[in-house]
Amino acid sequence: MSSSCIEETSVSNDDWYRIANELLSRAGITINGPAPFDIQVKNPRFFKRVLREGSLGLGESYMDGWWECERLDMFFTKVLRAGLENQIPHNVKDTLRILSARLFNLQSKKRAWIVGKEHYDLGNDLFSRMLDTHMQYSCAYWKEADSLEAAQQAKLKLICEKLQLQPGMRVLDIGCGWGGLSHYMAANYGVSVVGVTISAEQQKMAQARCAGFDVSILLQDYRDLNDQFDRIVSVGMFEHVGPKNYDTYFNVVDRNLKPDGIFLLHSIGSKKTDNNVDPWIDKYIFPNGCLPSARQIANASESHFVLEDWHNFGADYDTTLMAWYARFLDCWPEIADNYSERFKRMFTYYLNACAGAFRARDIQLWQVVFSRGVENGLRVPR
Ligand SMILES: C[S@@+](CC[C@H](N)C(=O)[O-])C[C@H]1O[C@@H](n2cnc3c(N)ncnc32)[C@H](O)[C@@H]1O
Repeated sequence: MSSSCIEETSVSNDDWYRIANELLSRAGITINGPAPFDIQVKNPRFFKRVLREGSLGLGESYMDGWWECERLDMFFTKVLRAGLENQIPHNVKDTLRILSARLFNLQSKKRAWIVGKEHYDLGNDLFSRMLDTHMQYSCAYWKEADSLEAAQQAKLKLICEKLQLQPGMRVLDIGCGWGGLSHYMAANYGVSVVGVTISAEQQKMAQARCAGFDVSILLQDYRDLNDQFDRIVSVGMFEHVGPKNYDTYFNVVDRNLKPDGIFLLHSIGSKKTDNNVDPWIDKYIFPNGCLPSARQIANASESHFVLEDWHNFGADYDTTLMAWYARFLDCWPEIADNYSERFKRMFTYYLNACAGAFRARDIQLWQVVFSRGVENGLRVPR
């Protein structure tokens, strides 16, 4: 047995508890306390697991039922506002993950399909109930809305107005999901649309949704697009592109956009430029995802386009995620037979952790509008 093993086995659960307790108290969280954001610990090995494995240990121990929290969203807001995620040293798994992301293209054309199979193909029964009727799996716009339905409708309208759609235009929807935006644009603005997705389940549903309209839904990686469009829109997809492909992505948009075209990018963003991946989210929800920084978007786009407008409504993602969570809980009895209890805990953790991160203003939601320099400037609505 190596000396480090001997040292580690001599660390008791009480020692791990003391450190966890001190860290959590800095965020105003009490172990087994009475507040809704306090945590109720069911297994004393929880403290060691979290302090040794960080975010992955926190999430996996929740999935295993080692701890409970009445308001996980509030717990995460407090943890992130206190910066606790930066207090736990990297472990071997983290180091390997970070090095792999630096050295290899984790979002290569071949690997891009993994998230399609593992996340977007999970089950249309779940997504069709959790999301609004347009099946928007991206941030809604709550400026004047008081329901998920109205806020997603407002987001769709806002995008179309920012794109200045006119009847007869050809529009490319990169990462079209279940076809909600493609359908909305074709039905309300008389445009023809090509949507692309890497999820077979999404393609099936999007094709059915768009039947009767001039819309084609392709099961295809964005890198294979070679066409000409008046407008390009990409909503909630850039999070899958990865830093090694940002230049390629903007090259693809450039070569597919007509000279007087407009491109709208809608993406979650972060201030970090390296290793901007949560290990738990990476393993259980969005494999190979990576949040871009403002600098990365600006750097990759500036040789191609004029950046006309940058709109942040990240606080609206908190409201959107909490609305999805409420709908997820409501629909659970109808779909429970198709999933496990562990899956329920995983989805609960995912939706609440993300809501907490947006509420803590740790991550943002950006809509960025690009042109090639429209005469007299673009008037971009809000
Ligand atoms: C979060 S969903 C957003 C869907 C839709 N735009 C919406 O707002 O509801 C991300 C979409 O990006 C697509 N996507 C991810 N990687 C892709 C790739 N390499 N090529 C094309 N589409 C991709 C997924 O298939 C999915 O449709």
